[in-house]
Amino acid sequence: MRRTKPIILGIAGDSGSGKTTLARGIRQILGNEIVTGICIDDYHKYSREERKEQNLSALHPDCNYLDILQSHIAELRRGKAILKPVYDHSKGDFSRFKYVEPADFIVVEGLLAFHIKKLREMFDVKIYLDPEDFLRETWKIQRDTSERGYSEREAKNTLHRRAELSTRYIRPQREHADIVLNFYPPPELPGETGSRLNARLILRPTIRYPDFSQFIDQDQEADENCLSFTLGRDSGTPVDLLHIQGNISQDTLEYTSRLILEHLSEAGPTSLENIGRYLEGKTPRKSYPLALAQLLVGFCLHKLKINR
Ligand SMILES: Nc1ncnc2c1ncn2[C@@H]1O[C@H](COP(=O)(O)OP(=O)(O)OP(=O)(O)O)[C@@H](O)[C@H]1O
Ligand SMILES: O=C(CO)[C@H](O)[C@H](O)COP(=O)(O)O
Repeated sequence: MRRTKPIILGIAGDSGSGKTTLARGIRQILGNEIVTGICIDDYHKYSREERKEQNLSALHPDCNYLDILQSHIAELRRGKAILKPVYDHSKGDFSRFKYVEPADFIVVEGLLAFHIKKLREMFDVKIYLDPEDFLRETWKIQRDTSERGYSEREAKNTLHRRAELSTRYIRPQREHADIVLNFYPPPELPGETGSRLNARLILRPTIRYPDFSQFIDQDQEADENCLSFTLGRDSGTPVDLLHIQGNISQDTLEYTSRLILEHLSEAGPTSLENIGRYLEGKTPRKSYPLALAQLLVGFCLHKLKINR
């Protein structure tokens, strides 16, 4: 049994919004061996077949064992191991339970991560993924057809069928987030869906952030910088907006990564291979803005840990 409390990150957002992709890079930045990852899809109540037969959707809270998830996260927080269910998307059914041990960091990601108050309250940092709708739809269709055995028509129908539940249960969770991460195409590339997307982190004043401004190169003009800060409002609340440019060069990313990674050296990553990695269908690609967003979140979690 562990004695020190872990730092727990919660990531919520609609299907295909990039939760698993974001979490994968963050885990690698912190060091996979000191992070326990939990995907909430594992807590579905029904197999794909059962949901189809009974006309149910995985998006509905009643179709997920959120109470068991909450007690599992509480156990991990207390330093105890859990026996976690496993949902296998490649077959749409459950596999053997998995013995999962606590670690310094716990990353919990899924459709309904912020739905239950008691679960929300356990997260030290809450991120809501909010890419532009057309990006999420493109990403979901690509992913469902290449990895989950759906036809394009089925994937499109699912998006259509789920719209109402998404409005009712998924989107309201945005309000509970500390950080909202939004990917969007730059004005000069309106059809962009991949590596050259801009990213914006809305930083709500609900947690203490480390000083991100130290990674902004003061010698550069604002529009040449890969990172910049502005003040803004989100649902009427004053917020800091951290902008990441989609056209970051490899040199700039490497320079900024080094600055950030110097802080993480103790727990430092063994390899940066998965940072900024995503799939376009089955093809592996790298997004520098995604990498930078992952590094900034990793830095934030690391600071919370050492200042605890
Ligand atoms: N920032 C990004 N840029 C480009 N593609 C991305 C980005 N983030 C995710 N993707 C791609 O979008 C698809 C969906 O991403 P991912 O599986 O991470 O979403 P998710 O929110 O975990 O979905 P689900 O809840 O349905 O499991 C994947 O193919 C992934 O590679
Ligand atoms: O919205 C989803 C989150 O990934 C999935 O549709 C849900 O998990 C069910 O999985 P599958 O469609 O593979 O049966």
